[in-house]
This record gives sequence, C-alpha cells and structure tokens, in this order.
Amino acid sequence: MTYLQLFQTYEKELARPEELRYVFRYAKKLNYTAFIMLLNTDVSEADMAFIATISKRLMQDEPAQYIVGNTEFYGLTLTVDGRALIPRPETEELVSLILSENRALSQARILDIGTGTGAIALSLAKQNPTWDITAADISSDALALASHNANENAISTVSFVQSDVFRNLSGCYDIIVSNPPYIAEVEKADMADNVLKYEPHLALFAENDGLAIYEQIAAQAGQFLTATGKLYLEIGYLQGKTVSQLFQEQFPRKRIRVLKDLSGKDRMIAID
Ligand SMILES: C[S@@+](CC[C@H](N)C(=O)[O-])C[C@H]1O[C@@H](n2cnc3c(N)ncnc32)[C@H](O)[C@@H]1O
Repeated sequence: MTYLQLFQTYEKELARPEELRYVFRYAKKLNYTAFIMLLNTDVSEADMAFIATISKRLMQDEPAQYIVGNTEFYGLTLTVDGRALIPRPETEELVSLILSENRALSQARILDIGTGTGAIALSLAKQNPTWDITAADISSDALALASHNANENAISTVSFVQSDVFRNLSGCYDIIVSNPPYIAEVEKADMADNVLKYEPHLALFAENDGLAIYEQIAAQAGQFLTATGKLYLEIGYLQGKTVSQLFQEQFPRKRIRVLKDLSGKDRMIAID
C-alpha cells in the first residue's frame, strides 16, 4: 500500500481530513517536495503505525498543533500544548497593527495581559529588541510554556509575571495589549470539539457574557498607562460595540477604534 492510499483511507473518517497530512509532514520534518515524492511509494511498517496513531488522535478531536507540538506565529516557532491556547492567525493581525502604528517608539514599556504561549509578547520582542516587555498571565503553567518559548527563540527582553490582570504589576506602560478569554459560557454548545475538549478553559471563557476581563482592564488600565499610553485588544467578533463603550466610559478623551480582521469581522480595538 502506498502512503497516498493509506492517507486516503483514514481521511474518509476524519472531520478535518487535511490535518492528517499536515501532522505527518511536520512531525517527520518533510519539506513539500520530499512529501510529494513519498506519496506514491510503499508505506513502511513504522509509518503505517505512526499514521494510525495520528489518525486516532485526530479522531478524538485533539488539535493538530498539539499533536505536532508546535506552531508558527509571526515568524516564530512556538511550542504548544494543553497549558495554553493555540495562537490564532487573527492575533498575528493584532501584532501587525501594533508594530505598524508604533514604529517610532524606540524605547517603550509594553505589557501583554494573558500571554498564553507568549505569542504576542515574544513576536513584539523579536521585532523590537529595545522594547522592555512584560508578559503576564494568571496561569503558572502558561507562563512556564511562554518562558520556554522565549528561550527557544533566543528572546531575553521579556519578563514573565504571574498576575490576575494587574494585581502583581506596577509602573506605567506605553502599550498594554491583551487577547483575554472572551467567550461566554452560553456559547459552549456552539464550539468545536477540538477547542472545547483540549484547549484550557481558563484561556477561553470569561464571566459576565465573556466581558469580565475587559471590564477589569478598563477599570484599572488608567493607573498603568503613561499619559500618551495606548491599549490594543483582541475581541470576539460580536463584542465591538460593547467593549468599545466600556473603554470610552473610562477613557472619554481617547480615540477608540474597532478594527476588522482579514475576514471582515470586528476583531481588534485600539485605544489611543
Ligand atoms: C485567549 S488566551 C490568549 C493567549 C495568547 N495571548 C494568544 O493570543 O494566543 C487568554 C489568556 O489569558 C489568561 N488569563 C485568563 N484569565 C486571566 C486573568 N484573570 N488574568 C491574567 N490572565 C488571564 C489565560 O490563562 C490565557 O493564557
């Protein structure tokens, strides 16, 4: 039996068939050409067992990135596992926005609230080695993973702090960024199994219709921002109006923009 025939057999049973070849290729570190060349050759016994194992894990809804063990984010390779949310492409757009609007800042203090894998903090640090960046999370497991990712990517300008929003933080920041948990408990029923069963619920859900962490940030950010400080938030696509109102009340003199992601959905809020 060839690799192609074996893949096709398992792919019929998978909810997201494209993930099988993706996981195999990345786990075996095969470039595209090597993978294509392999497809019409006879599958080895070891790979037959390996492909069966991957298929089983995918059938149990384990996310492909957790099986591979890493993912790409803004040019970084980040280790991902059940300790933190798998960083999403929409969050790369938030990083792009911050970078494009703050090119003039050579020295800056940045705070990333709810850093997870460290995706936002580490990609900002990679692009701006002179920025002084604090990555905070309530989860010590997530912070251990983020710190591992900093080492793996040779980034030494990020410090890690365990904190419930601002509780263990001090001083003022030029930029505060956050992609907090923002899903309401009632939305659980509509969520994909691979997210619900494997990604940490602490990273997904927030009380008060998903608004609880935004409310805490809005209430306290004024004490932690410099006079010209800016806030950048990722939001759920239906939260633009509510979250912008929340921040407008606390920051009546600042400009609040709701910005769309590449698929045209409200996804980010910039406050400056
Ligand atoms: C949606 S994930 C975002 C992870 C990462 N920033 C990203 O964009 O991929 C939210 C993160 O916020 C953290 N978190 C949840 N509640 C928190 C709180 N009260 N204070 C600080 N961090 C919190 C979670 O542990 C999780 O890592």
